[in-house]
Amino acid sequence: MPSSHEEILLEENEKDERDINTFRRLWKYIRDYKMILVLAFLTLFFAAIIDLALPYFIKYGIDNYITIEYKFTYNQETQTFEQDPEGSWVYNDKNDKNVLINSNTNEVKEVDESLVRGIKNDNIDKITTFSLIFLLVLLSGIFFNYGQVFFSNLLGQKVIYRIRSDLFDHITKVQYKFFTQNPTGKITTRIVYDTQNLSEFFSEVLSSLLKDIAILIGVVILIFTLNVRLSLYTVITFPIVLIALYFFRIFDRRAYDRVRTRISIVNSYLAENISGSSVTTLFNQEERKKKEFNKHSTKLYKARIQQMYVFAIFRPAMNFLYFLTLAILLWFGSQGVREGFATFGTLYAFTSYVQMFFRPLFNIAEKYDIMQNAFASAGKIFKLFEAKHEYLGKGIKKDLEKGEIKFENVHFSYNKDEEKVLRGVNFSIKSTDRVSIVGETGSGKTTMIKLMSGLYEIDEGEIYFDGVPLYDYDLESLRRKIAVVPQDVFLFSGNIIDNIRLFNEDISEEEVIKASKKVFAHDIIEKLPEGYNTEILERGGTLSSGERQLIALARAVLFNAKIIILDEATASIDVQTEDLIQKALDKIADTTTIISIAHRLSTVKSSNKILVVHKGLVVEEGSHNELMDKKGVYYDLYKLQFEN
Ligand SMILES: Nc1ncnc2c1ncn2[C@@H]1O[C@H](COP(=O)(O)OP(=O)(O)OP(=O)(O)O)[C@@H](O)[C@H]1O
Repeated sequence: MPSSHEEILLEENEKDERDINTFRRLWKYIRDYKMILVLAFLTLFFAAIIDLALPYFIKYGIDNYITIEYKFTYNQETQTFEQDPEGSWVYNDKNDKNVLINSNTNEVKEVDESLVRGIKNDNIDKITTFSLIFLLVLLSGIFFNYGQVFFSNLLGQKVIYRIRSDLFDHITKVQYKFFTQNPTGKITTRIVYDTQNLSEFFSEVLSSLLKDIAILIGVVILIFTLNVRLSLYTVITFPIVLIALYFFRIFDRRAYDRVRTRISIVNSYLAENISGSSVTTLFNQEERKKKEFNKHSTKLYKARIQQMYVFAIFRPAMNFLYFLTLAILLWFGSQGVREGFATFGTLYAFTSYVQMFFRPLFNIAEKYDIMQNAFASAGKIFKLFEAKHEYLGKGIKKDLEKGEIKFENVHFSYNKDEEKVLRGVNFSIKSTDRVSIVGETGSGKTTMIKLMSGLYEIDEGEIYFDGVPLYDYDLESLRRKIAVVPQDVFLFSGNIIDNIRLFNEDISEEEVIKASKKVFAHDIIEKLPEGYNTEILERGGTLSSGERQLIALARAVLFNAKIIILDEATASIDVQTEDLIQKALDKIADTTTIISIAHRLSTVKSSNKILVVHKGLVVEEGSHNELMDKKGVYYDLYKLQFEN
């Protein structure tokens, strides 16, 4: 078992799924866009072919139009020279004179201007056609390169969009337990940053890395087709390049993992401490926190430096290998031109191909990191998809009519191997009962409330609503009839009216006002700057807890809740607002079952039934007077509060 937060993170990162499973799941998304994928591959293929063709074109130009030797034979009959590639007379432009030199005898002959003009015109025509074709190839190169970047990015964005919305949809359906085990920051990171990392897989990996690989393979094939002997000299360094890449991969992955882990540790440390900064200040913990943070920060710094070493060695090593290959090529290539086993054009093409071969290798380091990042993120995203969905009941019964609740021998623990929080709870509440649940802190009161809403599945026993087991209901419909008003009511961004009618535009403003009036929320809302149209900021932080509770009560009344469960605020509500809440409850008590977790025993007297919870059991129940007479747990709690 990992002991510290740091160890948990370390372990989590080691368990990254970079395996084939991640790719298989990603493929499920990609295959829905087969057409775009095919277009991305086709454009990538043609873009690579054109890139590879360009040096070949230039070689062709050099060999055929620049370094070409025009050869002739002498026709004895017509007494003229005729162009013939096998001929022994070679045209040479010497000292502004048009001469032909016999390569066998070195005899020199001046030739007629018209012969030369013909050759030159013919040559210019060919060069023009050649240049036009070259331009056309260049333009189609731009087209295919654009297409390749466009389609792979389009595919990426479509896939990411689907993953992101599926993920959000999934998160809204997972069990409540999931949110207590996964901090909000982590879930947000998955939806925002991890999907972003994954999208880089498409923009960087799919679009350029695959093309780079195609070019690497293409270069090797092309040079061997062009000139085997020169190729053999050129690839002397390639095995060393492969070995360098192999070691780089090992060291970079190690360094990268270390950095990523350190970043997550620093991030989570920051998140925790920024949200708890007021506590840090109140308890004078700044110095200790600073030291702790510096410790984490130093480890991140060291991990970064180690990563830098890997890069610092890899890049110059690749650079060295590149120039070494060029030097070897020039050495043997120049001999080749002299000895005739290579043309000047071929030598040019080889230098271009060597450059083409090494160029992606310089960037491969960064791309490799992006790829690792993307796959690690994809692994984490898909892991999140494994979280179980909430069971929403059999759906046999939909509506709650009366609002009766019964707990029958309910056992419950948050985690299977942990001690039970509820150990056989029994009680029943009649409709329109007004019940208070009391008990010392940690006794299980809130847990009972969570079980009533079906947020967790119980281990043993049964919970009934109107005599029907909880899971026979359609839980979504049941929850509409149970309104939970916590101490800290959450309000959505939007205005007050929408928060009361839960963004259901079918409910009119008049109905909202009527419900608000019933629970005394109307006057308070009217006093706000824009009344019912006041925008909610920061989850409703600009409203007091009491005001928010009144808004939640108005919502409960509007939706005709049969059961209202309140977690009574301890000290965060002023006396006037608390009084209003009590009056509001009095007004709806005859149509609704009201259950309150009472922290202050002074508020329980209005209840006709008090449940006393002690160490996971309901140990006493009755009215205030009955329980006082009993002189049991309630009596002790009451005395304790009043003595305090
Ligand atoms: N999500 C959770 N995971 C694990 N244990 C939990 C969880 N929530 C509560 N507990 C534990 O269950 C026990 C009962 O908690 P519960 O919140 O029900 O107590 P409570 O009576 O409502 O206390 P309080 O009056 O302080 O709100 C406590 O020991 C608590 O630590």
